[in-house]
Order: sequence, then C-alpha cells, then structure tokens
Amino acid sequence: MALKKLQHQYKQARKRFQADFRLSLITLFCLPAAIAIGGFAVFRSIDGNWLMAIVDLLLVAALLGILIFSWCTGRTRGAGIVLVLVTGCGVLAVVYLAGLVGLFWAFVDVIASFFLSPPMFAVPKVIILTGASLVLGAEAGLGTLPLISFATTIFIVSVFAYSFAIRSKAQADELEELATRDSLTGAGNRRMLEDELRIAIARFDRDTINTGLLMLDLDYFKQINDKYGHAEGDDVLRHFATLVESHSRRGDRFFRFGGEEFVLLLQDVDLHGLETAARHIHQVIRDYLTCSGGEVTCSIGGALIREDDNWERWLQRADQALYRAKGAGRDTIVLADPEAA
Ligand SMILES: Nc1nc2c(ncn2[C@@H]2O[C@H](COP(=O)(O)OP(=O)(O)OP(=O)(O)O)[C@@H](O)[C@H]2O)c(=O)[nH]1
Repeated sequence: MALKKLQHQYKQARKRFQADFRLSLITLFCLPAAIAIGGFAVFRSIDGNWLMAIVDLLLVAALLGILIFSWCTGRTRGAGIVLVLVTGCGVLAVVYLAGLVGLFWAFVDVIASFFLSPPMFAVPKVIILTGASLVLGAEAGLGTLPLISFATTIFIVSVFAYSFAIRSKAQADELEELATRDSLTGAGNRRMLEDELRIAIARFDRDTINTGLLMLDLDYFKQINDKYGHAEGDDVLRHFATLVESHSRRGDRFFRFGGEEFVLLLQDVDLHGLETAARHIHQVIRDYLTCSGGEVTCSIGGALIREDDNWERWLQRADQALYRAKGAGRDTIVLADPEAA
C-alpha cells in the first residue's frame, strides 16, 4: 500500500518536473549546487576555515529552502528571483572571503540569472554583480588584463545565456499554445476546457462562486460545408469564434469543444446573468455571422454549477439543454433548470 502511494507520488512529481519548465530548472540548479557547495563546506571545516564553512552551509540551506518552497507552492517565478539574489550574494561573499577563486562562481550565477529570472531583473543584476566582482577582484590584487578578461568572458556568457533563455522561453510558450489552443479558431481546446471546468467546480465547492457554462452550436453547419465548401465552413467557424470572444466579458473563457460546437465559461454569474449573456451572444451571431447563403444562426444550451455537479455532469446538463434548443427548432436558447432532478 505504502509502496503504491510512493510510486504514485513519484509519478506525479515526474509529471510536474516534465510539465513545469522553471521548476525543472530550479531543481536542476539547486540540487547539484547544494551538493557541490556542501562538499566545500566539509572541506572548509576540515581546513579550519569556519567563516567560509558557515557561508557555504547558509548557501546550501537557502538553495534547499528555495527548492522545497518551489515544489510545495508551485510559485517558481518568485522562487527563481530569490534564488538568483541568493546566488549573487553568495558569489560576492565568496569573492570577498576566499579571494579570486570565488570569481569562477560568477559564471554559474550569470547562467542562473538569465534562465531563472526575467530579463528586466537579470540584466541589471548581472551588470551590478560584474561591477562589484571587478572591484573586489582589483582589491584582491588581480591585474588589469585578468580583470578585462573576466569582464569580457562574463559579457560573452551573458549574451549567450540571454539569447538562449529568450529563445527557450519563446519555444516553451509556443508549445504551451499548441497544447492548449485550437489551431483553426484560436479558442482553447478540449484539454484546456476540462482543466478549467475542474477549476470552476473546485472554486464553487470552496467559495460558492458560481460559473455559467454556455454550449454554442452552429445551426445546419453541414449544409454550409456541403454547399459552399470546407474552406468557407472554416471561415464561418473563425468568424464565429471572433464574434463570441469580442462580445464576451474579459474574464470569460472560450473553447472549441469539437466540430462546430463551442463552450463559453462565464465567471461569477447567476441564472439571470447567464441568460442575459446568452441572449447577447445569440443576437450578435444573428446580426453579424453570414456565409454565401445568407445569415448563420446558432443554438445555445446553458447551465450553472449545482451542488451535486462534478464537471462531467455540469457539461452534460448544458449539452442536454443544447439538445433541447436544437429540438425546439434551433436558433434559440435553453438554460438547464437548476432545480430539475
Ligand atoms: N469546415 C469545417 N467543418 C467542420 C469542422 N469540424 C467539423 N466540421 C463539420 O461540421 C459538420 C457538423 O455537422 P452536424 O453535426 O450534422 O451539425 P449541423 O449540420 O450544424 O446540424 P445541427 O447542429 O443539428 O444544426 C460536419 O459536416 C463536419 O464535417 C472544421 O474544422 N471545419
């Protein structure tokens, strides 16, 4: 039993590690750095250099603390900034106490800064750290040429790390976009919808903040495809998505459920609010959505979360309401009765 639980926890942790880019970077930085600096702490203690040993141990404690904080809270953005502040102070402390040998750590710190904190933070931090390291290096007796070499190599490493970090971030964002968005309409995809439904149910259970769900389905869409071609069908879908998104509130979330069926989630609404929003969207589609054959309409089914709902049941109630709207002749709205059995 305990082994199964452990295996489950390991699987969950591995999933998080693979899915969260910054968490994986923090882990890959903190663990080896803590082990390496821990080794130095032991070496300094044996050597009788207690001050350096204490600094090393403080650094190890800070690295492990940040690592644990990141895994427990998931707040990796703040953790990354604190981490590079700690490493910066660590480098300066080591250069001050141990002399020139500490300058090697500046390169590690530069890489960490660009990968773990936003550029607007990393750039000034690296400039300040390099300046301070140069002053300390000069005080420790480093000649002009080695100082210039240090500044030049730090500069090259910074440019490289900066470019690489920016590119990696852009690619991670692009992958995230591909994994969560419908490529034709730009609406969220089904996977993203399921996540949002779960979040809405959890928020309702915790704070009783209700979320409305509207299921929108274009009427006789197959005929548009059949008469005017698939490309025109695609244009209608794109225009539909643009209209719904531009006429819904800022916090509302829009998803493509599949084919010509879409879902709009409206935060913090009651039944009256849900009905008003549904009427508004319905009218906008009537007024503005057209194809070569004339106007295109949609049917809408809606439901608010009920206490006995899980996300599947909530979605199903909205789908049944949509089914009734279609059955009532299409181009209409039906909201699920919150009291219905
Ligand atoms: N152009 C285009 N068509 C799609 C896409 N996805 C699904 N479809 C088509 O959407 C049509 C849906 O047809 P039906 O489910 O019969 O729906 P409908 O014709 O709108 O009928 P009602 O919903 O009952 O009013 C099918 O012809 C699908 O091929 C897409 O991405 N692009």
